[in-house]
Amino acid sequence: MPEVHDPLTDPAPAHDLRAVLRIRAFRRLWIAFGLSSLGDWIGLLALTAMAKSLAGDDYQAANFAIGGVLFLRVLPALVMGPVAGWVADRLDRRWTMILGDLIRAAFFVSIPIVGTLTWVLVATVLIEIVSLVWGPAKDASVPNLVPRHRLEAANQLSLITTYGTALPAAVIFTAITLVSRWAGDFAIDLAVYVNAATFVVSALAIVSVAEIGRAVHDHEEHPTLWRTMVEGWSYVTSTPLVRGLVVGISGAFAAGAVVIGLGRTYVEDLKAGDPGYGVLFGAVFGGLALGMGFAPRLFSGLSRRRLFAAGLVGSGICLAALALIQQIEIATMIAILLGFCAGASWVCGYTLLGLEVPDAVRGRTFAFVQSAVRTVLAVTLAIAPFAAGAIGRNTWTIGGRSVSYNGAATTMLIAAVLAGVIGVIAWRQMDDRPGVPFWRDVRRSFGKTPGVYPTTGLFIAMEGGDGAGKSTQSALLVEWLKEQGQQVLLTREPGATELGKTLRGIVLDPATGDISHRAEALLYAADKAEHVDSVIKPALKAGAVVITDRYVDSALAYQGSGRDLDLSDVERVNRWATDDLRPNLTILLDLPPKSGLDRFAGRDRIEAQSHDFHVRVRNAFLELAAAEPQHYLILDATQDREELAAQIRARLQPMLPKVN
Ligand SMILES: Nc1ncnc2c1ncn2[C@@H]1O[C@H](COP(=O)(O)OP(=O)(O)OP(=O)(O)O)[C@@H](O)[C@H]1O
Ligand SMILES: Cc1cn([C@H]2C[C@H](O)[C@@H](COP(=O)(O)O)O2)c(=O)[nH]c1=O
Repeated sequence: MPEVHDPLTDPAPAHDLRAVLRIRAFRRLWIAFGLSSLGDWIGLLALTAMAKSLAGDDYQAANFAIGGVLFLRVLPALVMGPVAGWVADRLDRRWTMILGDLIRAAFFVSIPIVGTLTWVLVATVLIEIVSLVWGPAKDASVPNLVPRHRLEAANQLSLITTYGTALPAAVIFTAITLVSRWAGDFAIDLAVYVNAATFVVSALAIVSVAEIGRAVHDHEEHPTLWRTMVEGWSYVTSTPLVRGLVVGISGAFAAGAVVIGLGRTYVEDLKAGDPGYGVLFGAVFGGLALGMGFAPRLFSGLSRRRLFAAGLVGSGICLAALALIQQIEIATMIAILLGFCAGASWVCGYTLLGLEVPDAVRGRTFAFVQSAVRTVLAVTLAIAPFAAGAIGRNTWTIGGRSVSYNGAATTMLIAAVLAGVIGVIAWRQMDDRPGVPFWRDVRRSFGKTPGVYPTTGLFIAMEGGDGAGKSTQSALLVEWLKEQGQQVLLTREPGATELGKTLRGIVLDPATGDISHRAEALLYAADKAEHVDSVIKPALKAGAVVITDRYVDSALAYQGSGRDLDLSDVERVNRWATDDLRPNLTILLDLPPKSGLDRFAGRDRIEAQSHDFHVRVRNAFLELAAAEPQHYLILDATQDREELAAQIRARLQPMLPKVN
C-alpha cells in the first residue's frame, strides 16, 4: 500500500515520536526490531537458565555454564565485528535481516531439541554472529527510511525499544516459567520456543518493508572483504568526527559498565544490601531512558556534537561524585543523572553517525562501533572487579577521625577520570563551534523570544545552502500564486534595496577578502533592517504574499554557525534589525553542500568558504527547523524541480490569504 501521509511535509515537531511512527516503512522496521530485541532478552534469560539446569547440581559448574553463555555472547563481536559490517554494506539489507531472523529462530528451536550444554554454548555463538550482522544492517537502514530531521527521534525510539524490551522480556519469561512450573524444564524450553516465534514474526514484518535496500556505492564494483575492512578502519581512524564518536561512545559504555561491574560491592560497602543494588540499577537504567527520551528536546538549540561530548564529560563527573559520596539516597540521584548524561550521549552519537557517515560505509561503521562497545564492555567488566579487589577495603585515621575508603569507590574514581579525559578528547575532535563558550550555547538553547508573525498578507522565506534551488523554487511559486489570483512580491537578501545592493557588492565580492566576522554579520543585518522596513512590511500590510529568497536563518546559519561568532549575539542583532518579524513559513531546501556548489562554476566570497563551513551551515539550518517545525517545511532538494514545487504548493495551499 502506498504511503498515505508524506513524512517530509508532516508538520509535527521533529522530536514527536508518533510522527516517526507514522512513516510506514520505519514503523514496520520498528515492530520488527522491537520483536527481535524482545526475543534477544528472552533468549538470554532462557539460555542462562537452561545452561544452569544442564550443568547439574554442582555450584561451580552451574556458575561456569552461566558465565560461559554470557562470555560467548560478547566474544563473536570481538572477532567478527568487521566481517559483520562488510556483510551489512555488501548484501541487500532487507534480505540480510529476514534471513538473519529466520536463522536465529531455527537455532533457538534446535537448542531444546538437541538438549546438551555443548550445543547451548555453540548455538549461543552462532546466534550472536547472526545478530552481529542483523544489527548494523538495521542501524544503517534507518537513515534511509526517515527524513534527516526525524532521525534523532527514530534513534530515540530504536534505543528505548532495544533496552526497554528487557523489562517485558523478564515479565514474559517469569510468567512462562510460573505458569508452566508443573512442566519442569519444559518451562524453559517453552520460553525458548516463544523467543523463536518472535524472530519469525519479525522476519514477516520486514518482508513488507521494500524501502530497505542495498548500500549505495559511488561505483558499482564489489570490493573484497579485506579491502572493505581496511577501508572501513581507515575511514573511522582518519575521520575526526567518526573517531571522536567511536572513542566517546566506548567511553560512555565503559562508565556504565563500571557501575554494573562494581555495583554489587559498592552497595555492600554502603551497607545498602540487595534492595540498594536493585535501586542503583533501576536508577542508572531509568536515567538512561530519560536521557535518550528527553535530552534532545531539552537542549534542542544545542549543537548535537556538543551535547554528545558534554554528556560524556557529565557521565565522568557523576561517576566521580558516585565514588566520593558514600550515601545510598544521594548516590541514587547521582546514578539517575549519570544515566541521563550517558543516554543523551548515546542517542546523539547514534544520530550523528546516521547523519554524517555515507551510506556506503554506514553498516561497517555501526559494526565497528558495536565491536568497540562490546570489547570495552567485556574488558571493563573483567578488569573493574579485579582492580577493586586488589585495592581492597582501607581505613585511614585523619585528625582522629577514621575514614573508610574501599576498592569499588576508588576504581569508580579512576574510571571517572578516564571517562572525563575521553569526553574532553571527543570534544576536541568534534566541536563544531570552536571559540564559542559552551555555557552561552546552553543558555541560548533555553532563552528564546517568541517573535512577531504577520497578521496581514503571508510571509514566506526560502532558505538553504548555496545552489539548493531557492531562486528556481521561488520563481515557480510566484507563477503558481499569481495563477491563484494572489498579490505577490518576490524579494531577496542581500540586495533588494539600493542600500542592499551596495552591501551585497561588499559582502559577496571576493576582492573584499577577509573582513571581521562581526563586521560581516553587521553588514548583512543592515541589509535586513532596510529590507524589512522599506520592502517587506509595506507589502505585507497591503495583503501581499511576500517571498524572500533568504532571511534571518541565513544569518544564523552562515554568520552564527559557519563563522566563530556567538549564535546568541548574531540572533539578537538580527532580531533587532528585523523588528523580530518572522516568516509564517520557512521552506528549507536541504542538500549536501557539495551537490549545491557543483551546480554552478563561479564562487563568490561566501561560496568560496571551506567545505566544513558549508557543512556547519547545513546542520544549522536543519537544527533551526527541528526546533520549530510548525513554521518550517523541510524538503530534500535532491528531488527534481517539479516534485519540490508540488510539495511546496501542497503545504501552502491551506495558508493562502482569501482572494476577493
Ligand atoms: N531540483 C533541482 N535539481 C537539479 N538542479 C536544479 C534544481 N533546482 C535548481 N537547479 C539548478 O541548480 C542551479 C542553482 O539553482 P538556484 O539558482 O535556484 O539555487 P539557489 O539556491 O537560488 O542558489 P544561490 O544560493 O546561489 O542563490 C541552477 O542552475 C538551477 O537550474
Ligand atoms: C541573507 C544572508 C546571506 N548570506 C550569504 C549566503 C549566500 O552565500 C550569499 C547570498 O548569495 P545568494 O546567491 O543571494 O544566495 O550570502 C549570509 O551569509 N548571511 C545572510 O544573512
